[in-house]
Amino acid sequence: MEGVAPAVSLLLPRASARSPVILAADSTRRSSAARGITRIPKLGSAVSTKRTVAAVRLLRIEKGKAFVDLLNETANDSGENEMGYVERTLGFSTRYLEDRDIRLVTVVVAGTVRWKRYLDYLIMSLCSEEKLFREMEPLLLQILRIGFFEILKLGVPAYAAVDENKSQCSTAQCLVVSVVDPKPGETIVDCCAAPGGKTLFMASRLLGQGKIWAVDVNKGRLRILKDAAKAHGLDDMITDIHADLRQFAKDTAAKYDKVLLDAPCSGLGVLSKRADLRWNRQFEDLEELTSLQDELLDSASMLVKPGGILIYSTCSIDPEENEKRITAFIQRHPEFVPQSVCGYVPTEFITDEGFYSSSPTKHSMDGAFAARLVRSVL
Ligand SMILES: C[S@@+](CC[C@H](N)C(=O)[O-])C[C@H]1O[C@@H](n2cnc3c(N)ncnc32)[C@H](O)[C@@H]1O
Repeated sequence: MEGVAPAVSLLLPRASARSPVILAADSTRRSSAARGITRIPKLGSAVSTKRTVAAVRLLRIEKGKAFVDLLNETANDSGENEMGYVERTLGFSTRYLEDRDIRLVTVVVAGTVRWKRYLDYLIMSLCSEEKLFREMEPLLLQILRIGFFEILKLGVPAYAAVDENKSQCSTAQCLVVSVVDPKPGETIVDCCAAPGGKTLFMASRLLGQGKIWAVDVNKGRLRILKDAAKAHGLDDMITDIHADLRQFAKDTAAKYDKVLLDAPCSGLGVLSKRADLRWNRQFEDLEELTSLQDELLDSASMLVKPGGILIYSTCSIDPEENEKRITAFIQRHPEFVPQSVCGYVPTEFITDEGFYSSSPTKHSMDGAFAARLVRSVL
């Protein structure tokens, strides 16, 4: 184990470590300042489809929603099976894996399940405190188990397993914050803020001038945001508000320069954080989710000052949750006009309609969507 530990520990989150989002923000800002240019955040290397499928499958097995012999599904081609959900959110399904990849996924899934107790013992031994292991994001834990299994039981070189699995971990969307483009002195509401990755990144870009109101209905997740803000010395710029956005928008008369709605969605980023709910979700729930997204958009729009900007984002690639929500919103709110994200993110992420869109298959990174909408000055 000793020889392996330094390599695998690279995969582990540390209690004292700054979040990947903040680190990315810092490096982007530092290098930008040094060179006097707007830097494009560095994208992760290619994300392995088979590892993603294995991680998702393991998550489902843990929730009692699937079995180890995963890839029987490919034989009977059962159409909109459970992996159809993965396909809709990630853009691929097990049906598109090659036979040898299917075999590898099966070996990794079965082996990881078989050795789970041992793998967990190793992972836990590298965590600075037990709490870190107990409260680890469910998807991250699966990715770590896979990495350990590959290194220890399949003999995959540590550098290869670390690199591939680190790519799997590197999400939750620096480019979405680039779409917001927070500027010193601005007032910003982050409507669905917890656990706070984007709030902290945005606060760091205000360079000590400006204010962010971080609203979230989930008290526990909001506490994580609050603690992280304190740890990063950003707490004087962030006011956390425990509230349902719909009520908050009704109760306040204040208007803000920018309002970010990072909506609850069906995407992997949310799955990893709320796996307990998401793996029980049925396809019919999409309708419920899109109506919530509409309601939250309506509420968020009430907070935008004339001439201000509303940014809608999700970590989904499903048009139902993205473009279609914007189209419906503009019909209800003609006072808002979409503004192209051109100039805020690299062109490869800009759709024909001027929205931001990243795709796991096209960009080898998490799928995400963002739209900028300007409120008319009248
Ligand atoms: C996609 S997550 C937000 C991730 C966050 N922006 C970040 O970057 O860390 C969606 C959040 O919406 C919150 N949420 C869901 N319904 C809400 C509501 N009605 N009012 C406020 N927050 C809500 C959830 O608690 C969850 O934390």
